Amino acid sequence: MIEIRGLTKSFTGQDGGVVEALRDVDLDVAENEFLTVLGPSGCGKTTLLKIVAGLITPDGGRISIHGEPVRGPGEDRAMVFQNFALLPWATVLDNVAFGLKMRGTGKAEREERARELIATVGLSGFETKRPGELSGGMQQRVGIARALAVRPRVLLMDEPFGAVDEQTRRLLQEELLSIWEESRLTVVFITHSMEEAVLLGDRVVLMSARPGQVSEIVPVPLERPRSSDVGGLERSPEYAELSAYLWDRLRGMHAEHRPAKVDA
Ligand SMILES: Nc1ncnc2c1ncn2[C@@H]1O[C@H](COP(=O)(O)OP(=O)(O)OP(=O)(O)O)[C@@H](O)[C@H]1O
Repeated sequence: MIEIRGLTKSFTGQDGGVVEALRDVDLDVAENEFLTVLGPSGCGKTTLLKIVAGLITPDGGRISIHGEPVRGPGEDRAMVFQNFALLPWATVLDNVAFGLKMRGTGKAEREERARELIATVGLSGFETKRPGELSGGMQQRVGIARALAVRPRVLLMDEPFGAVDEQTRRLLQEELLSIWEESRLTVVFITHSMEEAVLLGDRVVLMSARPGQVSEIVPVPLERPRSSDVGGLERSPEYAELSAYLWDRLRGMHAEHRPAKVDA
């Protein structure tokens, strides 16, 4: 469904130095797949996701979704950010309905859809609150509802649970799994956590240190559906083995790139 071939991207820093973020990235994402992406800090994960979102133009290579080249943001894709990126002055209802408003959906219809999704993410009763009145976990529920409101086929998530506490993270993981199990969206999910990558993903893409490349794709053999028994999965030997394997690989990458001088 998503086909990425030979993708490259460099940035010019403020000091004029060139940072090669991605080099020759090849990746296929299947329809309805839940793909998790793991890699050392700064290896280009966010850059890759933003290229899929159409927010950044690559220097070279190809990317297509359902055979259509990506030329910019599109209605088929929605993004969830780590820092929630909500409109601070708008209510929960208006934040969730925002994308639909931008697309010209009428007020009654967009509010009905927004209320439905607010209920799906467990926030009924908070429609008139503003983001500043909500906890981090609640704000991210709004972020997820907002992304889902536009009925995307592809949900792009950039470390969405990185800024919430562990218990909230667990609840959000279970909710996301159950939403995905029902809707069968295609999800590309960036994380720093080996455990989260295994718990959620059908496959884990391991990226190498900068310049980011796909180093390995690891299939996750855990059964689905997973939303109802995340705790049980965590006690399974497959989960422990796979998390340990990923850490081993990541630790190797960090060791290879331990800089002689400090590298920002
Ligand atoms: N707009 C930009 N201008 C200059 N350099 C950039 C820009 N965006 C990203 N970079 C650089 O490109 C590299 C890859 O960045 P990116 O944010 O994609 O990595 P990441 O793997 O998502 O990092 P992290 O895991 O720390 O979030 C980094 O070295 C970063 O400093």
